[in-house]
Amino acid sequence: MIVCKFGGTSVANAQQIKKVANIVKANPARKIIAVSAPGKRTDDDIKVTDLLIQLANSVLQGVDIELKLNAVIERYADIASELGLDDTIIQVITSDLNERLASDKSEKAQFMDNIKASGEDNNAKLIAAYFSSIGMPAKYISPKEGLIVNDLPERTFALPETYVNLSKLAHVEEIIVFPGFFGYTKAGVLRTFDRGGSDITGSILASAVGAELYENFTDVDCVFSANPRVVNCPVEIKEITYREMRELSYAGFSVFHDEALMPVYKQGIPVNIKNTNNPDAPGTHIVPKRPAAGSPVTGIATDSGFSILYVSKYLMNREVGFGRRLLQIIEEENISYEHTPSGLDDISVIMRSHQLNDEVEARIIKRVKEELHAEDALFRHDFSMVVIVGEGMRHNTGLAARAATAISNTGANIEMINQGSSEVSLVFGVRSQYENQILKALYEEFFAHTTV
Ligand SMILES: Nc1ncnc2c1ncn2[C@@H]1O[C@H](COP(=O)(O)OP(=O)(O)O)[C@@H](O)[C@H]1O
Ligand SMILES: N[C@@H](CC(=O)OP(=O)(O)O)C(=O)O
Repeated sequence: MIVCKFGGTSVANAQQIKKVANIVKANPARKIIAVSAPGKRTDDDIKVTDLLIQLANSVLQGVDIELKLNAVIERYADIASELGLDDTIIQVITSDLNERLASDKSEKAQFMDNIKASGEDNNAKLIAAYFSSIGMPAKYISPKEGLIVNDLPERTFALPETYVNLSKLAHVEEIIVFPGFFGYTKAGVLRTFDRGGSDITGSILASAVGAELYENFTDVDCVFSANPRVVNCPVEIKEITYREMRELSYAGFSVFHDEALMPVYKQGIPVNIKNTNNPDAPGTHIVPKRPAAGSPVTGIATDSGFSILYVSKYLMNREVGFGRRLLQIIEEENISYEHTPSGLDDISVIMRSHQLNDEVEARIIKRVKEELHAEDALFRHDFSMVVIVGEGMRHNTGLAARAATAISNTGANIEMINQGSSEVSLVFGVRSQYENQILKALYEEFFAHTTV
């Protein structure tokens, strides 16, 4: 049995959904599909999930929602009419949205999740209706059937019973169309995963039914060694290990969600990233192990949106527990951090900027100065992390020097270097304004002479 996930671009309009039907039809082993909400039809289009976020915000602000609600319904109505479906499905979708909009708003995050998740939920109903209409027996199955997630306040993750609950789907006769991106708590509260989280749903399903393969369909032929929107025609990655893929996804390869690897990794289920627009292309295989390739570097990822908390105190290195107490302050603000490079008298804590605001920063600085008696403590913003990843890197000397030289040649200053202890990745912190220039320079250094 194969579990497939079709991303937003694969289900963005009727033409794409017809391709999905053909892909599923082409292999009877494709029995379970997880689908996203309709994504961008063109580069300047708006994803349905983003339309829904705008809609929910308008409701919470008490402003008129008619235009926003119509924009969402029209996306489905256009798809349904082009697929030759009658009005019934649009009535189902409209009343579902109205019901969600009328639901309790006292918990804003819950209301937002409920509206956001309708994108996938209604698209799954529509796609199941379409499959059935063309003689492909299909069944919409709600995550209520067993995708159980944790309660707030942590990030959403599936609880172990999910895998037991959903294992029964292996015996359903029809093709299952399952909405991605969300689950329900034990108390029945809907919670969404992070953005891009339909990849996680597909992986959970693959693991639960013990699939032979998890196919993740997107709009590119494969995972490339660098973001194809920045580097022209980057080298295609044919095979990549779970570990390399996780590092690269976390560091900015938005093609596959980093948290989507854990469920399949645990069971050793191989993953194949494929293109809905070119399903015959072999795609990228994510596997437990792969033979050593020509280049020690498999991919280079970049991501912006980082801030650095810089703290200095004379003789910090002699003070037992300084680092722990600093991180405790960060923890008490419910902030997660990425790196903590340190020197004799100073330490930096690198974190994602979206967790900060003026108030939080002021509170942290005050506590660091008062409780830790730091001489200096300040936040710096607009940093990017550039991450070089490859299983072959640990057998290769001089790689860090080559990377540092390539970065310096762009004129950028390296603010931080961190070599992961697994030696599968090397991280450089730089000012965001240099991010793309640096990616191009590093790509040139490590891949320019690589042939596939
Ligand atoms: N290294 C990479 N390899 C392939 N695609 C990448 C990479 N980095 C970023 N991307 C982008 O990821 C996009 C696919 O992910 P996403 O938009 O989430 O698709 P989907 O709609 O299938 O979920 C591609 O169109 C591409 O622009
Ligand atoms: N629709 C959700 C979940 C998702 O995975 O979407 P996509 O497959 O378009 O990345 C989002 O936009 O975040």
